[in-house]
Amino acid sequence: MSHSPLLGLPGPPPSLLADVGTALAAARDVVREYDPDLVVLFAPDHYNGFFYRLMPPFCVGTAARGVGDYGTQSGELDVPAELAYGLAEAAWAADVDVAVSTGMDVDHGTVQPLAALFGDIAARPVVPVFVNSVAVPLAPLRRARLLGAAIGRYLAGLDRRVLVLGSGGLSHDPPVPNLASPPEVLERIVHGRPPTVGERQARQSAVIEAAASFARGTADLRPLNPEWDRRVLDVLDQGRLAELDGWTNDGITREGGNSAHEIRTWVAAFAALAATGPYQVRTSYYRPAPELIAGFAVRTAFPR
Ligand SMILES: O=C(O)CCC(=O)/C=C/C=C(\O)C(=O)O
Ligand SMILES: [Fe+2]
Repeated sequence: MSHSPLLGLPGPPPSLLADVGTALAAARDVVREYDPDLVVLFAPDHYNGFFYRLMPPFCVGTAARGVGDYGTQSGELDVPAELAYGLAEAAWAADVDVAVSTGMDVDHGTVQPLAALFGDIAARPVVPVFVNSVAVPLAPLRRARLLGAAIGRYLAGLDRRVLVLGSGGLSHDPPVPNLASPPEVLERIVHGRPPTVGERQARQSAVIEAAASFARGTADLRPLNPEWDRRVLDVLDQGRLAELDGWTNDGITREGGNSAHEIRTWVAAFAALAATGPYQVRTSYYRPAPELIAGFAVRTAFPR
């Protein structure tokens, strides 16, 4: 599923929130019926837990806590550490080098899906897997597929009811700082200086204003690309994951915007599912949502 800081902030029209809410409720029903006893969550970070001074392409958390950005729930996740180490070892055994964090800070990218599906971020044991999708340069998209496949094979060998989640937008280009940002912002995204309360407030206001102006068509942000979003979703829905190996990072930025690289969380999640064989999509939602600055999609899928 997609995420958006705007989901927890004032601005988006009630009809849009209701529409997205219905899609999330359908996913919640599916998850409730499945009743997972373990969640593995592929999610990006937006300079709340991972910083340029040491930016791994992937990182498995053996303990994690939500930072509470954009009004999301803060506090500890229930991470089964031994299992998380096993998951990292499975990735290494498949030649995918993941980092390990014994104290991972996670943001709305991780917390929103947990809150949407379970109501509480500590409701189920969860292994968070950070997938760098924002801090360029990025690993090739193929690496996300290989990571997901390795983790999927490991999970298939456990006697657990596992829910694999991917969290990220499709085409979208919200205002996210980068290495060309001013020095005080670099302090934060390179060295991880925690934002002051005032700075957090200012970022929140900036995102609200950006979304309003984007929805009016006056923002200097790359437009959403529903056609590209459909192409991504078709590939995922049809299980044609290996095709994505040919997609370049430059092409993804060009077509979908700077944050479209969050599709690698979807790719990792579907690759993990595909490790058990062909899969079938159960529930399905897509809507270009400028008020959320996101091509917003939800999918649930099961092995055939
Ligand atoms: O440091 C900042 O101000 C970051 C802004 C930010 O966190 C934006 C996040 C947007 C998404 O998560 C998204 O649309 O995927
Ligand atoms: Fe994001």
